[in-house]
Amino acid sequence: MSLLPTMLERIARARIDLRMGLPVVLTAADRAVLAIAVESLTPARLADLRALGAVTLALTARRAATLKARVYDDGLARIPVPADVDLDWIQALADPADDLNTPMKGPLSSLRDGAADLPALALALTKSARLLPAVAFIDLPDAGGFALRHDLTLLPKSTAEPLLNSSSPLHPVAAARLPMFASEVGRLHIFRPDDGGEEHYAIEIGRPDRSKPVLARLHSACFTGDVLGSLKCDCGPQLQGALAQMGREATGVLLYLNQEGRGIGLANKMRAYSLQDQGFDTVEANHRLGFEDDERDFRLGASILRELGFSAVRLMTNNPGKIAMMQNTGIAVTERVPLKVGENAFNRAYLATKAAKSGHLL
Ligand SMILES: Nc1nc2c(ncn2[C@@H]2O[C@H](COP(=O)(O)OP(=O)(O)OP(=O)(O)O)[C@@H](O)[C@H]2O)c(=O)[nH]1
Ligand SMILES: [Zn+2]
Repeated sequence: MSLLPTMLERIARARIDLRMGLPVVLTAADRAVLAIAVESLTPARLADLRALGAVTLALTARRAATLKARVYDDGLARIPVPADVDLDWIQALADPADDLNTPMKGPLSSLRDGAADLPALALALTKSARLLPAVAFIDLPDAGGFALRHDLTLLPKSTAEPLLNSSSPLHPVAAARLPMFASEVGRLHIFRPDDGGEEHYAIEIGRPDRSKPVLARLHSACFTGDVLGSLKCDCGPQLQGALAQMGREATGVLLYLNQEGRGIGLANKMRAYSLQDQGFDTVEANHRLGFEDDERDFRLGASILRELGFSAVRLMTNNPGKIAMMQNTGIAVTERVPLKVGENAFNRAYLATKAAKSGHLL
């Protein structure tokens, strides 16, 4: 018997460490770095890092493009942090909130030499922790001894990276009858992943026949739209519209995936909204923050459908990406059912951007 944490458990721990402002140790065969999320970096921890070595900032290629910093590495830029700058300088590079007030942040000279794989892993971890994707790091000799002495989480890249990139299996945890406005014959199922990540839900309407394509909706969480009735998007009316149609047909399954803000988390979505208040569209705002247009993992939806016994769906969506992902993960999409509801004066431009830039069908 061993109580040592598995790699999956260590990754879950690393996510929490980064959110709490603790550094983590990442290792490759012949190298190691000590990495900390810029979002939760404090002046005291920055001083600790500086006492150990020269600090470098890793930013995604998306954020680097906004800052006009050269990208020599695959998907990211490494920028040396001058010894005389303070935490505000670092955080202003990571967070675009003040970009328009302080447009000249450079010139920034990105590193060309040396490996970028460990900073890339650190950035992937900050994304999965739903933090701003920006990391301060130093090179570390004697990583194993250092991690042990300082009680820090250590992740070897060779085993951690494949797990971070794969979709964790989801297991049913609990289910119960749930009469709803849309249908009195409802059932809510809760699914939990192995990796300490978010739980996701399936709402079954009626008693769908598993041998036939089921009317299905993959809905991504939108606290602002679903709960608050925000008019900035169409999520609330889409959620209610999908349930209503399933109610009318007396059968269907709605997957409620906790991938708020197209997978960037609610805090980052509010950062994106604040950039939208400055005039950027939904895609530009994600890019300025350092994210891709869409950071969701739709493999989760296929995994839940399979777990519930479905293999074919009539998918309610306007997003061709969702259809492609379903097909790739082995769930047949026999029909696309359009879901066009909730357009208003506040979300018209947002919906037009999704059609123009993200390939959404009108
Ligand atoms: N990052 C970001 N996310 C947003 C914004 N507006 C809405 N969202 C999120 O976008 C997601 C919308 O999800 P969906 O309704 O499933 O999807 P969709 O890709 O538009 O596709 P369909 O509705 O199926 O056509 C939710 O997670 C919202 O929280 C925004 O401006 N920025
Ligand atoms: Zn929304």
